[in-house]
Amino acid sequence: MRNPPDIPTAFVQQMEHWLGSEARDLIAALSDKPWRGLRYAAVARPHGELPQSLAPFLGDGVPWAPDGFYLNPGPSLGYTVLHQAGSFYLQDPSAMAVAVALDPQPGERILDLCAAPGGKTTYAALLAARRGGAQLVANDIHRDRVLALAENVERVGAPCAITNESPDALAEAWPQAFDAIVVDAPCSGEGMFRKDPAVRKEWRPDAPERFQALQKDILRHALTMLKPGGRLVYSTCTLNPLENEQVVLWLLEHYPVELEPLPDWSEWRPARSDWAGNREEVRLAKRLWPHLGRGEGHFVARLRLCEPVADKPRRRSKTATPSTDKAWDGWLASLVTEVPPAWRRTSVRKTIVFADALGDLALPSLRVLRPGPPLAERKGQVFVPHHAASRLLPVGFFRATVEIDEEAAIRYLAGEALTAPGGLDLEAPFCAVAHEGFHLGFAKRAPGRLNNLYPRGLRSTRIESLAALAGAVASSS
Ligand SMILES: C[S@@+](CC[C@H](N)C(=O)[O-])C[C@H]1O[C@@H](n2cnc3c(N)ncnc32)[C@H](O)[C@@H]1O
Repeated sequence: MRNPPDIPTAFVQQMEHWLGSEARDLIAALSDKPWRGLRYAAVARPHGELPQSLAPFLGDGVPWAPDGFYLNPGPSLGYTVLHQAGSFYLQDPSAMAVAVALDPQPGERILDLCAAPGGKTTYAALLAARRGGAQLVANDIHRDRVLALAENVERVGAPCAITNESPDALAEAWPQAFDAIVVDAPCSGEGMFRKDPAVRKEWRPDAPERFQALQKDILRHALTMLKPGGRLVYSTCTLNPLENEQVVLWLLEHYPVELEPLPDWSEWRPARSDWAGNREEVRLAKRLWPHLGRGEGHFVARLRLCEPVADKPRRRSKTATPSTDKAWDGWLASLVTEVPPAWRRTSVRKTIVFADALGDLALPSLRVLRPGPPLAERKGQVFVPHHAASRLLPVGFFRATVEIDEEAAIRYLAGEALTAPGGLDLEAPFCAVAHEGFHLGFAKRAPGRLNNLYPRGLRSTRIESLAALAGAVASSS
């Protein structure tokens, strides 16, 4: 058999060991183009739909993710107004299954332990919002990756707290604290071979074994943070059974957990019990194989913890009390028509006012990047709205909003001032700026114009018009 260029020979041999002659089909499929996907993402409008202007880019719906679509071949949509506005998230179709497996329930306390750059967190936040909301904490151990996580979480308006900790530090702080935990584990990434040449290049024959040790270590800590009866969703984007079925087998053999059935997703296959000591229940976990389904390689298992693993539940720490700051309350009233209760329980760090999403999980020992979504910056006695706050509410909830067309939005995202339209509420010093019903950020009233408050660090002159990109799709098809 001829291997596709730069697929490691040792990987082919390992797959031949597990799959026998079927390995030929898998390796051949790795020469195909990867499947790209996109899903609806705006958490503030959880029942909304993708804007019509995206229609030329969308192929079939993703069978296992009600919000997902395959993308037609063509240019990336990452530098478009609607992407910057958080209306959609570019995500591999197979990866969408993880939040669907998590199935957030109303009012749950959920931890995404390996969350960066935020694909699963942001989808979990959307699904939770649809059910009336949950308390969501997203963590990643790596400082640079956690910043990307914060940017994505803010872009789509997911109201979660973000920590930057190791699993063992969190386990010590939060025993039996969560109703559900996602471990989308660091892995050898074999499912990403088709998509990312760097992953193929970095892969080593001992990678599955090394990652298995790390995955067990992360899971050990994750389980201590689950309440009895809580759910653990374990997922990887790799193919090797060492990191998938055999990790699940290890969990079943060492912890009071049981596997739960997942929805009946077409194109996904049962995990292989013959790779897990013939434990029949392992088949309840699922795999997407690149040669058998429309997506990149992925593995998902959902387990329930039957008895607690940690000795005792955590000690509760103090929660933020609702604001008694008259200046803050007055300012909020000038900004929004109806103040969300979460915006009155704040946590102030340096000059930034955050909605407190950590509640009694807050502990001084933890590295917290964001205790919740940033709402405003305090400058002396005045407040300036943080652009992330615009994403937390649907259009119509700020006292003043200007809806702009794509051309004006491209200029706004590049940092230009806007012309002030007539008819704005003159009492409101700040107004939200929206495009196609999705907030982009804020502007401040000035004589005859609106000064641009879109953060300098996010401004870009690379944003392209969807109409121009749709032309490229048409010519490539
Ligand atoms: C597969 S990625 C997560 C992708 C993410 N869930 C998403 O959907 O965008 C695995 C993550 O695990 C993190 N990680 C690596 N080593 C870790 C460790 N020892 N403990 C916790 N997380 C770790 C990495 O920084 C990486 O962001």
